[in-house]
Amino acid sequence: MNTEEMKKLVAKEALKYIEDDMIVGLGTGSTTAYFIKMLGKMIMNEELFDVYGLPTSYQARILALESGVPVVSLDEVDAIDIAVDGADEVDPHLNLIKGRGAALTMEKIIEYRAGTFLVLVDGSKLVEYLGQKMPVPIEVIPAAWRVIKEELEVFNATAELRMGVKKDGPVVTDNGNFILDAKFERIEDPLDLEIELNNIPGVVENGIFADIADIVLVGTKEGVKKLER
Ligand SMILES: O=C(CO)[C@H](O)[C@H](O)COP(=O)(O)O
Repeated sequence: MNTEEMKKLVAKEALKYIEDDMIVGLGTGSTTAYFIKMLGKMIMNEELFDVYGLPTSYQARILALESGVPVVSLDEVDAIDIAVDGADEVDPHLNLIKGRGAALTMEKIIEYRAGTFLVLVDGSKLVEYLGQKMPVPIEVIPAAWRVIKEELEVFNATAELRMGVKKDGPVVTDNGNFILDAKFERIEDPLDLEIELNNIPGVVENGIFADIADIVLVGTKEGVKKLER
């Protein structure tokens, strides 16, 4: 089984958590994209009723609308039943690094408030400690990017301003901000670092999601493995 097949497998498994009348936070990225398309099919086939998606990004919103998932915005809902999203790293305590897709701020706003936060990954995302493979994306106010990059040296982190691929200059997030990708040596206390980074003036949000995930579904060659906190 290749990585794409594993992503599809966990996306299919995630559908089992969706019931009629639910508000579902829709994550960003390639794994969640499979989930959104499959959810749309179920809604279109009348296998699910009165399910609304709450997108975490323009990517999720556009895909949901194309796939037949009706969308709502955060200020229209009283509660979020479940949120489904991918991750870039998952440690043994189910702390996460997210934000490769630069959607971390809206993802955290929605996933923090969801009744259940369900994470979908393939086995390559499991790490012994956060920061093992991936930098921590930090969304910053554009005017402050250079000073924050320097201030991150206090944490022994080296940060790079994320540059666009099909765009000249820096990536601009859905909220109009920049992203610094900060490589830390080893993140010993994710919750502490998450709070400390958000205390730097000019930081909007960072990609450490400590103590938020409830369930992680891991796609492996042997099938789906469920990890729970
Ligand atoms: O945090 C994210 C976007 O901001 C994604 O959920 C994360 O990067 C995982 O993406 P993929 O499923 O494509 O590997």
